[in-house]
Amino acid sequence: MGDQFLGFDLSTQQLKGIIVMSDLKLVHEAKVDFDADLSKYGIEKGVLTNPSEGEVFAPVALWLEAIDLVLQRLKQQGADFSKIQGISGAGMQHGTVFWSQDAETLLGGLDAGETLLEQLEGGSKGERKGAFSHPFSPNWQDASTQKQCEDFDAKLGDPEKLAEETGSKAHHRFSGPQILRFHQKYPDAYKATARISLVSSFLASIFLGKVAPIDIGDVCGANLWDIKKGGWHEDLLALAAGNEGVDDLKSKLGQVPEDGGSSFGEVSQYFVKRYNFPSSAQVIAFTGDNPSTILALPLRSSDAIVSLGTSTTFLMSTPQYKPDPAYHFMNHPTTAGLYMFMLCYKNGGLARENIRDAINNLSSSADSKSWDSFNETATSTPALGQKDPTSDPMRLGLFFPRPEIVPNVKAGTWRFLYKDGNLSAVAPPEAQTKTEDKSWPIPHGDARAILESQFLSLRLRSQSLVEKPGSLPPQPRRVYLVGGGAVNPAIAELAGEVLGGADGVYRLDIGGNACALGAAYKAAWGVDRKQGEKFEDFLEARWNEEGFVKKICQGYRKGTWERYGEALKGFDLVEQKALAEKGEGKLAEENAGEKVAG
Ligand SMILES: Nc1ncnc2c1ncn2[C@@H]1O[C@H](COP(=O)(O)OP(=O)(O)O)[C@@H](O)[C@H]1O
Ligand SMILES: O=C(CO)[C@@H](O)[C@H](O)COP(=O)(O)O
Repeated sequence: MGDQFLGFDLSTQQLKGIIVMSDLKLVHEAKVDFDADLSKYGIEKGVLTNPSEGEVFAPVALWLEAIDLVLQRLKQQGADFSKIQGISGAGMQHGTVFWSQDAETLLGGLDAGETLLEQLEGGSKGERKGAFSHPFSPNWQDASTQKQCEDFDAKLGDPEKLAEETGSKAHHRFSGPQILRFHQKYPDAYKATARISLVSSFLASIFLGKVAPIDIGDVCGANLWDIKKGGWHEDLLALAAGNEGVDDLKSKLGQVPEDGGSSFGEVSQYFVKRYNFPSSAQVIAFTGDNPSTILALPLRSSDAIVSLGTSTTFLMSTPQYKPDPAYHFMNHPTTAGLYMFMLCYKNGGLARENIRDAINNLSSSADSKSWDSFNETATSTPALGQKDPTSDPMRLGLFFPRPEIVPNVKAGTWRFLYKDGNLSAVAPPEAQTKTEDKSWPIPHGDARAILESQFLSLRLRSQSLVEKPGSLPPQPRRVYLVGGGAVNPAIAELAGEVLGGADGVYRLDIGGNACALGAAYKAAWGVDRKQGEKFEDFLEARWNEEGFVKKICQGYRKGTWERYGEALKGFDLVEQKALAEKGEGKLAEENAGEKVAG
């Protein structure tokens, strides 16, 4: 009676924990905000950086502290862990954690009287054994592996082939190129590494009391998994493994169970004794934060999720496997035969915040973190900056304070006016002050332009995957907004205008966060499912449409959506300009050169 299920989301800036009942209703939620609660690690927005090498990474010790803290906070809110029957979780994708030879012993022998940090981190002077062979986890925002990515693409011939076999071309943040670079940069630490986890399986390992398997969905974010074969890709493993050999790397990575609902075993006695979990609580496969997000909603064909976290991602669940170097296909986290389609942008929330801050800085009265001025500016600016669409040029830009994934370019900002098939560059802000040029006021013109730019990019790359709803042009059926930015009404409005959505733009109205909810639902399914019951059927049977989601605005608007369709041509040209100027990798440069020249 009263069984409960616990789900976690270990993302870039926060660790969230939520508890749901068997009927999926939310009962408790708590979070640890890394910058606010654990600033002693010297992090900014959850990470440390080494700009000279393009490195972005997070201290594993911080996450250990956050786990104890989030459980304490859930308890303070009245959570009774003795009711928890299943635990699952999600981790930001692609990050790797390097375990030492002592990890399994330490994990299995944790003393409930001490914190995780005290027992697993190891003393800074080597007075205690630690569970990690390297103190940091490379973060998905890392851009240090261009060379290794070229090696990965070259290993199979070209990015197309790599995308066909692993679901993605080589990406800086993917664990395979990251492991290869770790191996090359820290050969001794690589040798001292007994096991390698993803962020998701790291978190599962803590709850399991031994190193947990990698999940069938999240494993596709490594460029090491042969999707069609359903096993490790031997040639790519050989590349990352180097002299130590494939078998050594395979044993570091471990087996990957096919069933995303499988139990890895009972919760570690540490949590039984310290937090009063029942010994019977099952640890169900932890997956990536994006795969977990698609489990928070009963997605139908042509439904799209836009996740507005630190990254922006666009997610669909589909039976079609149509890999392309421009995007990602991954195994669905629960359902064999389905795939997760994903686009991922580094310049999501933080890029929007930069423009919000630039606008707020111009007003002495504005609260520097308030979105009010940004929203008011974005919605009062006419679409594409055109007061008169028949004569004014369109304002089209790219805003990448960090190196971007799609397209693969170095950091930069590009602003163009687009008319009659031609682009003209907008004068940079410092030059604008000396002229009367008001064609693109900076920063105010940027508020609408960044939202349009982000949604145009999603539309450009997803248009071949969406179907034609009735008499309307092909577009998503519903657009679901999730993640921190989903509460913002101006962002929702622009999502509807640019992407459409025959049935409208929606967000979860259940509280909690989609990713952690998806994890808690997966825990419930893993424990409570009947023999052979699919996740989709399990969710549908418990879904309460009125109570769980809310329509926040109209999607498709006739005329406006078509105008953004016209803008796509200019937007494509803007991307070609950015690639020609700051594209990463030889292929990007060659492609950009051809397209711009053509
Ligand atoms: N009202 C808001 N409007 C726009 N963006 C917001 C708002 N509130 C939060 N955010 C954005 O949400 C982001 C964090 O989202 P979240 O999903 O919690 O991130 P993550 O999972 O990456 O830690 C922040 O970077 C911030 O820009
Ligand atoms: O790299 C990706 C997906 O490929 C990112 O989406 C990370 O998974 C981090 O997500 P958030 O912290 O923004 O939730």
